[in-house]
Amino acid sequence: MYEKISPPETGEKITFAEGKPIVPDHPILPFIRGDGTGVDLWPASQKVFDAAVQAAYGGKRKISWFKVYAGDEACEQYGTYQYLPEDTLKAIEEYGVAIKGPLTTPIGGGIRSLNVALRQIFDLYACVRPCRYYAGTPSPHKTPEKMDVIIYRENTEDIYLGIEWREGTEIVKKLIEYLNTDLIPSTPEHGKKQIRLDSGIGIKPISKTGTQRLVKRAIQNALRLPKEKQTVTLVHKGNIMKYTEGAFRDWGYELATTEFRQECVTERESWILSNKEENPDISLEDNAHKLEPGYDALTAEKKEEACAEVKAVLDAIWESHGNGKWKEKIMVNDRIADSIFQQLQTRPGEYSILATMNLNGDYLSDAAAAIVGGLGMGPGANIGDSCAIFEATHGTAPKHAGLDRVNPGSLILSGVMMLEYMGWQEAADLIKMGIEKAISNREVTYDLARLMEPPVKPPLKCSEFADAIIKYFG
Ligand SMILES: NC(=O)C1=CN([C@@H]2O[C@H](COP(=O)(O)OP(=O)(O)OC[C@H]3O[C@@H](n4cnc5c(N)ncnc54)[C@H](OP(=O)(O)O)[C@@H]3O)[C@@H](O)[C@H]2O)C=CC1
Ligand SMILES: O=C(O)CCC(=O)C(=O)O
Ligand SMILES: [Mg+2]
Repeated sequence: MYEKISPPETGEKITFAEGKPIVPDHPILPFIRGDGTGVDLWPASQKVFDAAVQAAYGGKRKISWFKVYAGDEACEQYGTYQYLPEDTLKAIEEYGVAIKGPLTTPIGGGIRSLNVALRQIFDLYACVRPCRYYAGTPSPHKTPEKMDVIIYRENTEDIYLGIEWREGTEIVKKLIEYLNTDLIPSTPEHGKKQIRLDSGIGIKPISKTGTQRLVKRAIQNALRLPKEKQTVTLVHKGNIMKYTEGAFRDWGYELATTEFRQECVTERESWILSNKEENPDISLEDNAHKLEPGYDALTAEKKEEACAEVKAVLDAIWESHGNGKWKEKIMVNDRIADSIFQQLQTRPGEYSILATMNLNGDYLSDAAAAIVGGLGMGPGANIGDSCAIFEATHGTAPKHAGLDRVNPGSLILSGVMMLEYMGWQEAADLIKMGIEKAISNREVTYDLARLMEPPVKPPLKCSEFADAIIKYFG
């Protein structure tokens, strides 16, 4: 069935029912080693996973690893330009859960991202990137322990989909002409705007389907968190891009207030309800006045809209959510993308789950990882309804490749997410404990070592950090 690979002789497949994995005691898990620092990260990480599973289950459970190829290694095995062989896709499809090291994407020309291709091929629509602080980790931030967020980044659309045309090509000329002479003039709100003829064009599609299935997963995750962490923040730049970024926000709220009506309250709804709780006889207009700080300056039409909003909310949910009951619900709010970057720096403790479109989530996940110790501590998962691929937030860090020096923490923590996803919590907990103890004993790789006060000299190698984690299981 496969051209150049064979699955391990022992082990069984993970299957899926209603979007959840059913995991045997000896699952077969495909892995991609990865390019660049993948050569260092994968062996160190696999050693930790195997040791944790052995320590937690004493042989009752065991992972059978299935090596599959992508990136440079695939070209060595399968031939030039065979970056993502059919064998690899078949194996991931068949076995359902996989883990991977980073893969290189050239800038400008060349192949499009293999990482993105995998997410799209398997419709892994939720890129889940938790950023939490491990005690003792050095950070440029004064209170990194307050950061405990999970980014739910939409993983299949937005500009990352890569639908774009190069400047000067026939197709882009045709497209610009069509836009300039037909589409733009026929949309009055665009006025006299025109696209420069020497432009490249990229398309940024954001769908209701893509948005709502992502936000649904974010809310479902919030339902599993302790009360004080039950907030879902929709991140967008809807003030500028109304029909993509703004629509993401609107569709997110729509989902929260329909499918999760009993479980959720929006921030604006909570203000309307609390205005009435403070003054049970408050008129609709006074309530709207408190809701909209600039109410007096609004046009009559806008004032009417605000009063109608207040009435609609009270009619719909006063019974179910009023008299403080909303405080027990998941709070759904929204923040503009640039503003959330500064708020994560200044008030990280106010946020819990951030639901984002693809590009905003890409930036935000690297930025959030920086606060909790850097990209060496940023894990991730790409989750769909019948497949999941776990991988770190960072890339191949080529200048460090093959030196056994980078921090495997991010890939190891991606494996922790995988073990949790599989329901193997005991093994996951051992690894988290090992990481925490290694860091608090200053047994760390170069990236954390240089930030520590006093700096740790010499830092541990990548492989030595894995050994330190395992040492602290006992
Ligand atoms: N999912 C994936 O496979 C991803 C792939 N990529 C691809 O990776 C390639 C390189 O991208 P680049 O922009 O350099 O970004 P990288 O994330 O690979 O590296 C940027 C910097 O982050 C730090 N860093 C990264 N990984 C680690 C680690 N494990 N431990 C400690 N520090 C780390 C290093 O900082 P310093 O040197 O300052 O210590 C490194 O130079 C590109 O081809 C890109 O497309 C990028 C992101 C994700
Ligand atoms: O695929 C790539 O090269 C980059 C991916 C990336 O930056 C990410 O997933 O965060
Ligand atoms: Mg990125």
